[in-house]
Amino acid sequence: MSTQPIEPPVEAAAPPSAPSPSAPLFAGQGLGCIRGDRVVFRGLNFACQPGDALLLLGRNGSGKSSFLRVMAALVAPAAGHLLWQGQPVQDDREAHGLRTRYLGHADAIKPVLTVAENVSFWVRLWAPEVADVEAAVHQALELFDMGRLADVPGRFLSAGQKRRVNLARLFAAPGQVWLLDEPTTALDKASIAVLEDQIAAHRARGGIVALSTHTDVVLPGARAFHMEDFSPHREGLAENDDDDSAFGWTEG
Ligand SMILES: Nc1ncnc2c1ncn2[C@@H]1O[C@H](COP(=O)(O)OP(=O)(O)OP(=O)(O)O)[C@@H](O)[C@H]1O
Repeated sequence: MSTQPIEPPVEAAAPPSAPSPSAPLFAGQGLGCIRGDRVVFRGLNFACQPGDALLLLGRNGSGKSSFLRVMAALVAPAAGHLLWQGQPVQDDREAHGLRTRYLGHADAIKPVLTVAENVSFWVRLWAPEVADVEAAVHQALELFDMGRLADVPGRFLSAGQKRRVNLARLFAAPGQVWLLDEPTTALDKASIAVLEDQIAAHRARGGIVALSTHTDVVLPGARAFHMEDFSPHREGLAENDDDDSAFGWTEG
């Protein structure tokens, strides 16, 4: 099967060549995404200023993770532009990597490292400017009541404990944009409340968060994205979900 690029919509005009003071801090214009040989979403626009939150909703496979990975510049958009202060993110992907904190589905916990060593690894990778790594790790673990397990190897953690260690990375290695893929999975209610409080504090400091979820998360004033709204399936594939010809694909 051959694939063709998605035509950028009209609003995805070429980005300006110099930073624009009036531009949103972080934006996507006319974003389209292909995974494998399928269009997952297209025509997706977002604009974030400091303190903003995006809530990504939709059924399994609707594209929430893909959208987060596009925002993290881990997946290149098949159409449209990802912009930081009006400038294409692709012009300086290293800077984007330094400002973003992407937490995927899988907990990035190395089984042979202790809890503290796992978080330290990420602080050194993400935030080399942090001078006292040990203190930052300790403080972050305490937020999730994980300090008492600091010396326990990752392989002994429960699912919820792994998730808490994974999230502790956010607090130990500060970054302006949090991109969180179903962060509440396996968390108990108390831990979800801690996460909600920390997201609120992050936003109050001018941080941005985009979060996918299948459960209720308190995210005041968040802009909700229902991913099905950006799916090509919405435009006539309801009766034959596998008919790629309706996307404009041709069999190779
Ligand atoms: N690496 C990949 N290669 C090919 N197709 C992929 C890949 N990753 C995801 N897809 C496809 O892209 C579509 C969107 O997947 P995605 O993981 O973004 O959905 P999701 O909304 O996050 O789903 P869930 O709620 O199950 O986590 C799915 O049809 C999926 O099969």
